[in-house]
Amino acid sequence: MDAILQVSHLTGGYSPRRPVLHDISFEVKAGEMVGLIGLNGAGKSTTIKHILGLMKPQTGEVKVDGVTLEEQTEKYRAAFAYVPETPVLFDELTVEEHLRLTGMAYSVQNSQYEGREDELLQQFQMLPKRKAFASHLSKGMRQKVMIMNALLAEPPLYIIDEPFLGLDPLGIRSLLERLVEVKRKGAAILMSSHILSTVEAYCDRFIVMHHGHIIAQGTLDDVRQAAGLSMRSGSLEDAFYKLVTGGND
Ligand SMILES: Nc1ncnc2c1ncn2[C@@H]1O[C@H](COP(=O)(O)OP(=O)(O)OP(=O)(O)O)[C@@H](O)[C@H]1O
Repeated sequence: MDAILQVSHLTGGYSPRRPVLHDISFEVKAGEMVGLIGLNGAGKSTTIKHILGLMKPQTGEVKVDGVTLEEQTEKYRAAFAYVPETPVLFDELTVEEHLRLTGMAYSVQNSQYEGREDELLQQFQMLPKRKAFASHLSKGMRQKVMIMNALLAEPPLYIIDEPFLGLDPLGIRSLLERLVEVKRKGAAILMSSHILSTVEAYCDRFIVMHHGHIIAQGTLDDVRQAAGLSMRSGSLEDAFYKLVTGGND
């Protein structure tokens, strides 16, 4: 399988004198969902900011679809969609106008646009709000607009930061169903979340970050092994707890 996202020996952060990320390497392949987990301040959002190209690596590199941001800026940017933890919308645009803008930005063909838009509005219970201004939406509805925008673009890579917090149970189910579907079609998904039971149920592999280092990565068994648990015993949360506390209470 091809790696859609490759993070190689990335050291980075907010000040050159005090890096937050220390030599981290991982990849996300086409058709897999990878969970990025870690305590508050572990470095998950900083990693995501580097992948988005909002921060420059101090050393190492990030490749999306085989290129770095410097090598091919347009190809790099068009290859992913990002769902942030906190929705960022234009208050004076309607739900439908947001989707249309995304469709244009990602060059979605007109013939495909209408079908995708209707399906997403329906799936996320947002049909009654298609003409509503973003400023008139609830918190969860704003989050749904961000999610629908990402899904409308159908990019090779999805970067999703803590998506479940504002969503109601139906919204969470719709999102997970949809992620399983895009993954089956070959998309790569990197999802950061503290909801470890959901991460365990849906992700194929896991990256455990702690103090800016990757302290374990791989399948659930790989993470269990790194935590000193036996194969096929203990949940992701059990292994995570052991890893970040060193087994001490
Ligand atoms: N804008 C910033 N300027 C300087 N340091 C920052 C900034 N944002 C985050 N940090 C620091 O970088 C480290 C990693 O933070 P980061 O936001 O990546 O953690 P996180 O794993 O996403 O945490 P959370 O689960 O709380 O969202 C922390 O020590 C934090 O204080």
